[in-house]
Amino acid sequence: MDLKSKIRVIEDFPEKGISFKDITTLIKDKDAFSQAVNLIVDDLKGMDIDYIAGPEARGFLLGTAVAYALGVGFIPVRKPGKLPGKTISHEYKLEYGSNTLEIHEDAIEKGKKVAIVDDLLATGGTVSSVAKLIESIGGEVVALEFLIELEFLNGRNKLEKYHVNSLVKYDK
Ligand SMILES: O=P(O)(O)OC[C@H]1O[C@H](OP(=O)(O)OP(=O)(O)O)[C@H](O)[C@@H]1O
Ligand SMILES: Nc1ncnc2[nH]cnc12
Repeated sequence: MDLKSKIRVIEDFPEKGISFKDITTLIKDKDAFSQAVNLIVDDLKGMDIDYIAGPEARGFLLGTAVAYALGVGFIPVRKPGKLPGKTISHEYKLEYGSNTLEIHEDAIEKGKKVAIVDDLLATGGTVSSVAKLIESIGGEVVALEFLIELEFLNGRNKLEKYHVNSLVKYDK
């Protein structure tokens, strides 16, 4: 199946000039959703992953499904003030605006191998922030997995030390 054909593109959302890639149309299609999850799981097999981590909110949609299918646990990385335990925070810039993410400081045991899953790689700010948070509490980030990559934003360039995989690529 052509996963790209299941993604709806909405121009000028959330602001003028942004071509928004809407995954709601893909994940409501059971075959497209399961194909996307299975392709990510296949890429991670053999890497001895202990946990999947994903950023709020869209990273939860795919990340939890991938974790379940791979048979490992899921670690949520959330927007400020949402996690109840002791957290550490990191602020970063987005394609539009800026954001802060938090992780529980005891979420990952030292040396555990973590793959980050998110719906979309744009500038790479979000995934770099998630990787920094994981590494700062002792986890080892071994792979970054995305449904979509916006290649024209060159996010991959700041992720050279990681294994990066994306399923659907856009050049605008
Ligand atoms: O590579 P980047 O430039 O960092 O952009 C990618 C991020 O932007 C979107 O999340 P957003 O912050 O809009 O939050 P949401 O998942 O809550 O919609 C998307 O889900 C990625 O996490
Ligand atoms: N163009 C885009 N479409 C959907 N989500 C995004 N997150 C950052 N840029 C995006």
